[in-house]
Amino acid sequence: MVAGSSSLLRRREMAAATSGAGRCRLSKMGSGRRPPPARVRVAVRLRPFVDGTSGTSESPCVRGIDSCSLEVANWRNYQETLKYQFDAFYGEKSSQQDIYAGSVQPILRHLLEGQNASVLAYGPTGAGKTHTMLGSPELPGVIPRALVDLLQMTREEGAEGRPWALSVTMSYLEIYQEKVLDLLDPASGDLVIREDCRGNILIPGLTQKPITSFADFEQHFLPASRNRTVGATRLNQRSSRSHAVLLVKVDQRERLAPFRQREGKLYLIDLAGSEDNRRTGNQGLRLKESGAINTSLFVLGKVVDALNQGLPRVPYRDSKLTRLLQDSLGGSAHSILIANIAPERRFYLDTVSALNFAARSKEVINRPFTNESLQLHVLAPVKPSQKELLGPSEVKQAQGSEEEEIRSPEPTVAPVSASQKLSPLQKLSSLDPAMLERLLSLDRLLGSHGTQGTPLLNTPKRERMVLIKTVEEKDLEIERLKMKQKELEAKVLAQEASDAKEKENCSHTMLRPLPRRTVTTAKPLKKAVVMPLQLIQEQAASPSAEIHILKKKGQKRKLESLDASEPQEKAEDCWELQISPELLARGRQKILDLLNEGSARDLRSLQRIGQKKAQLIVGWRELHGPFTQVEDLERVEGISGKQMESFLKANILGLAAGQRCGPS
Ligand SMILES: Nc1ncnc2c1ncn2[C@@H]1O[C@H](COP(=O)(O)OP(=O)(O)OP(=O)(O)O)[C@@H](O)[C@H]1O
Repeated sequence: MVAGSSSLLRRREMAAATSGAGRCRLSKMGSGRRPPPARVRVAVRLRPFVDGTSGTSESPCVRGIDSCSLEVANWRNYQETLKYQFDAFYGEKSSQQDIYAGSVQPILRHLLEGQNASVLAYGPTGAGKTHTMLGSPELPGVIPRALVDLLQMTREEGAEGRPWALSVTMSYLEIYQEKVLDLLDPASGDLVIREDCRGNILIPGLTQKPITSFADFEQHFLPASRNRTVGATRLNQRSSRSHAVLLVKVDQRERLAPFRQREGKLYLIDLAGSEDNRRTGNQGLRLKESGAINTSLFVLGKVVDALNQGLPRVPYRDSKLTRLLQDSLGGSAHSILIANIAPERRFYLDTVSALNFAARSKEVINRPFTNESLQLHVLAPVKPSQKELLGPSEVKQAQGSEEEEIRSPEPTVAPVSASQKLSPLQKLSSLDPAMLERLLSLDRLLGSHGTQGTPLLNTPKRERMVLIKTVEEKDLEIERLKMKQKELEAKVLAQEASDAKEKENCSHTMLRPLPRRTVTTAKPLKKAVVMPLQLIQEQAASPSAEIHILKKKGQKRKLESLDASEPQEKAEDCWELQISPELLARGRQKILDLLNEGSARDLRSLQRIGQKKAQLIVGWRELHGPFTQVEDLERVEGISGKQMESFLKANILGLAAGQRCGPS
């Protein structure tokens, strides 16, 4: 298992360049140099014999040689063994801390450099992936340890007086039967995976929760973990039936010029186990799940092979798992693969196959780069009205220097809804007892090690503090809204005054009818949706209304009345809708603002926009930047010109007339 010749290496690097890494280079700010390569690091962990799966008298089929190598019996010739060498080998006596400190902790610092990192646990079912990633009550795994350290690092690096302000968010998803499901918002359905122009993989619409402490993290993570799909198989009572992906993003904003911003992503992935269904005894749903798991792991193997052979096409798109890992394998991340293996003889073939996969993976070359850009909002001048809307604490900050005024907001505690105001401890008591016990134990463990900082679980005192902070924030929010309302009322009064003036000067030109093509005339009015029509009628009654319905007689006749001799009375009344261009422009602007600033949920509140379209819009925006005009909607894949027009018609009046539909 040694590295190949230099030409093979060059081909592999070319393959890496044609994946995410090569394109990322273009986005790298301030450097024309190609990012240096970083091989995927591979560690193997051998779990001990576990009770209930095998008698301890059985001799293992795997044996460690040193801290990097191991050997397994050669099934073709029992006189020989197959030897493997990796970046690290952890034997059955190794501790959770050994694995974390030896293989995971060293890559965390890259996140603060604005680079991506990923940790993948791979291996057959029951070999210890979940144990390695999540751990047990007494033995917390990679995820809690990494989160504690990362949050500590970001607190220190982002402290007042340091050059960068840091914030951390988390997302948690699973890939179950080729569906990408948001574990923090299980109702959101199958999400799409996209790639931006820099080769970064992203999932529009995926929930991101801000976290500032481990307590924040566990508040989101624990309930979400219960949403993960697990089931009993013959080999593992709590077998993971999906690939679970925890995504932690570290955002950095420079406090002083040139106001750079960086983003580092950490993927912590607990893959579902490869399964031999002759041994798992899977049937029905379990067999179907197993098929999806094995297929995606098979594609993962093909991706690794393609990268190793320098093939021009790497089949990332052949499964959701590999598409998601595109920027981690042969892409832009510092990656560590932990291959978990079991000592029991009945695992022999799975063990050899996992070791072979691990050996192939260590040849994969990534090109991590710093994901850096300029903060867009600091380029635009700050409007006085925005200043006026600042809450008292923000005003205090703003009294400092100009830099203070435009720096990014420091992470805040996420707003708590009425239902969330229940004690987090009460919520925790309804959790999976094993999970709760894990956290409590981790808490105790860290306490006994004298770890400074926030305890892992909420205490009543902390809970009260969070509530007080939330109430304060709500009060501020109310104050801000009141001020905003006053400002809007003043604007409306000013507008009305100027309208009245204009009306006096030029009463005919103001209500110019719009061409039939763009505005509802008599016939389309019948089809008009209820909301705008109601608004139209209400507004027509008001003297300052900008929408008028004019009743025109004899504009349109019934077919049988076309005879000129027919009396005029038989002609059908025809309604003509006339809307001021200002109102129309206002509606357009509101739609545009919503398209550029609204979340997928905000967009869903628009007429004719369902979940899929909302996600497509958010995805397009993330890929191409803001919409310059409403008609750009046509450029979104899956939205036709006709759909765009009917969307415009359905929403423009409602929004222009003040229907609440803004970003929340
Ligand atoms: N290093 C270890 N020390 C002690 N027990 C372990 C170790 N690794 C795994 N185990 C135990 O082995 C069992 C199976 O482990 P685990 O659930 O982590 O496997 P898995 O690879 O995640 O399986 P699946 O793919 O089916 O989800 C569990 O009871 C776990 O506690």
